[in-house]
Amino acid sequence: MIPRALTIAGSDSGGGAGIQADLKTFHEHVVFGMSAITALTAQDTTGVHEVHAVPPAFVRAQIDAVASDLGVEAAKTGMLGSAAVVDAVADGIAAHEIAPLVVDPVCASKHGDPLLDDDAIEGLRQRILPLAEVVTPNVGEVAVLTGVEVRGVGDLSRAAEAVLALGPRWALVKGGHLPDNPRAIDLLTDGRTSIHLEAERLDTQDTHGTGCTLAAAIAARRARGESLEDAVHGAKAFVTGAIRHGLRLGKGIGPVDHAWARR
Ligand SMILES: Nc1ncnc2c1ncn2[C@@H]1O[C@H](COP(=O)(O)OP(=O)(O)OP(=O)(O)O)[C@@H](O)[C@H]1O
Ligand SMILES: Cc1ncc(COP(=O)(O)O)c(N)n1
Repeated sequence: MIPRALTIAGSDSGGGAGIQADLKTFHEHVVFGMSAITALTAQDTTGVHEVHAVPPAFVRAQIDAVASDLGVEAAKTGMLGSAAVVDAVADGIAAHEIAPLVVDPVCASKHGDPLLDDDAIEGLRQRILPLAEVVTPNVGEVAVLTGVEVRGVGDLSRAAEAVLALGPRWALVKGGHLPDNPRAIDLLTDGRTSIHLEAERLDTQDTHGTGCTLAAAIAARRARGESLEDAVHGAKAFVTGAIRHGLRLGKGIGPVDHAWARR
């Protein structure tokens, strides 16, 4: 049977991040993609212009529909938006025992537009992170979730420990935004095994959707039966290729190319 993966995230009308990035990434991994949309954004390469909330009960209805009928072999969460949606998603994941779960703790867009209400952070910490097999914060999200400031690669392991204390099995702390580093270095750890994932830091402005793409690729590979470590290595290679072939579209931060391997 074809592997099936679910994304629980916001819609990006610009097609580079959110649900659209996740479904494209699932498709590139030959995984059947399904979605539970948490919010609609009117968004392009220059930023998020408007957000239209989805009622929490309707978010839950989408999860219930796909989980009880089609079946979910792996899932990821992205933009959750509000505290009420965080609760609905946590309830839905627990009710259907959806696992493995990849949590991208999206707080803001690359332009700084908020994608999570301040009063939803506690729910993300207490209700979503403990359900995660792996959580994938960038350094800004680490600071929001744990208070740990990552200023260089040397701070990654302290940051990952603080994330692990919130209950996920694995933490993948992304150092892609660290300034003045010639490598894009991420740290994956479960508290026993620590793996540094390194790639060349690519000099490009077109990085819209990198975090979504990485998390979705991990979920797709888990749905295909890869181990978590293999899934993270493969996903890192996939997102690095997508950044390398970033698309010069729009006037702002262009999208990465999900179809890079086929072009
Ligand atoms: N310029 C770059 N060159 C190479 N790799 C990069 C670059 N920027 C980010 N990455 C890598 O891309 C992956 C996604 O990380 P990033 O930190 O961009 O996620 P994010 O900020 O959460 O993204 P998003 O805002 O889309 O959610 C990581 O593996 C990171 O190391
Ligand atoms: C709906 C949605 N989800 C996630 C992101 C983060 O992605 P990025 O920081 O690359 O813009 C986004 N911009 N929009």
